[in-house]
Amino acid sequence: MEATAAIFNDETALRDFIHGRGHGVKGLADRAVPKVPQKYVRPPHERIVEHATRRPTPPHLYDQLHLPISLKALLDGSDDDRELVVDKIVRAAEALGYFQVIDHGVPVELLEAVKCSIHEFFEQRAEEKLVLSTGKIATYRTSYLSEKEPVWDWRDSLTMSYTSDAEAMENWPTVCKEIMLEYMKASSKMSATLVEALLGKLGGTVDERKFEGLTGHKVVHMNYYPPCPNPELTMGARCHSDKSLITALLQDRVGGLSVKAATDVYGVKKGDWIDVPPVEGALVINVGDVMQILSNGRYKSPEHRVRTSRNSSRISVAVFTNPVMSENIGPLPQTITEANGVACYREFIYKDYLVNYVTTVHTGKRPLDFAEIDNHA
Ligand SMILES: O=C(O)CCC(=O)C(=O)O
Ligand SMILES: [Fe+2]
Repeated sequence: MEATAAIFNDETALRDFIHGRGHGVKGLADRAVPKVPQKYVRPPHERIVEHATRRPTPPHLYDQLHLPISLKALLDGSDDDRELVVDKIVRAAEALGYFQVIDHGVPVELLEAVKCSIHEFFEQRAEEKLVLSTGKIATYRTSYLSEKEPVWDWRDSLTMSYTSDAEAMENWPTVCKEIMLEYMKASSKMSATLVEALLGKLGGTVDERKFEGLTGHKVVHMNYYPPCPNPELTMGARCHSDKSLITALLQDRVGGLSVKAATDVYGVKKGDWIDVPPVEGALVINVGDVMQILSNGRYKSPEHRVRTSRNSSRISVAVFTNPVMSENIGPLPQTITEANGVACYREFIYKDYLVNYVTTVHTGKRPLDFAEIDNHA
């Protein structure tokens, strides 16, 4: 326990322990610290207040909010029920921008293997993770923009960018690369089908080249949230929205993710936080910022956050379907026509959005401000 006191009282020592030596917040939790260092304490207005905006889902709303949508008809492509499924997805994307899916085409055994693989990665020795802290293709970090953030998230993560099998095999960590690659590929058909269904309902057409540009960059992002002695003071993942078209998230049974209602919907008030319950075998789908922009605001990219748990560690993995860097993004022409010529977002190159996103400390929707047009000015 050489330096526990120093780690606790001195930010430089804490930074060195967490980031410099690769221990991450897991290293802190492994030392069974009785309380979190000050660097993890959120200001009162950012804490998760159990009794205020966060309400358990009333039983009569459970189905509307959380009942997983079966994608069987959509993926098999033969059933007359396809349209019914598309309608459900579109309604969910318009309402909360969050829904859960089953019959998604990814075998349950693979989902289990993925969860084991995530544990295996984070349970390695600090030195093995540390080498990835400067990685460009696979990057290990703790919190998100730790250099800039006044308060850190209680989470370690590994982000793996995919451009080719060869590059992934060379750069992704040995303990998890094969399973993660298999999972990314197994979930790709589902993600592409969901994007196609959502774009299809916006009217007009997106040709093959444009579709490839919009969906051509996959990023796999694994999260590890260790048990936390002060869940009431901390955040596992701060409030943010994803920079993707859509995100497919696999979570374990612990729970802790919640999404914020962007409007009054299904008996939930705008601004309320809705817990996303773990559903065995299901994947959580979030609409991302790019989809909100393409749809000119019709689909919602929900702000979401993760609380910490006193007793359990929690893992999750997000597969982001992102545009390629050079892609031109803006509301699709037909969505502007539908809105009587009013565009809510300007056009931009995705890379510029990304640079803004990864250099700005996340506080809710700020990355979206980058593209927003103030039509009331
Ligand atoms: O861990 C979760 O449930 C959500 C993680 C998340 O929002 C993200 O990785 O973007
Ligand atoms: Fe997210």
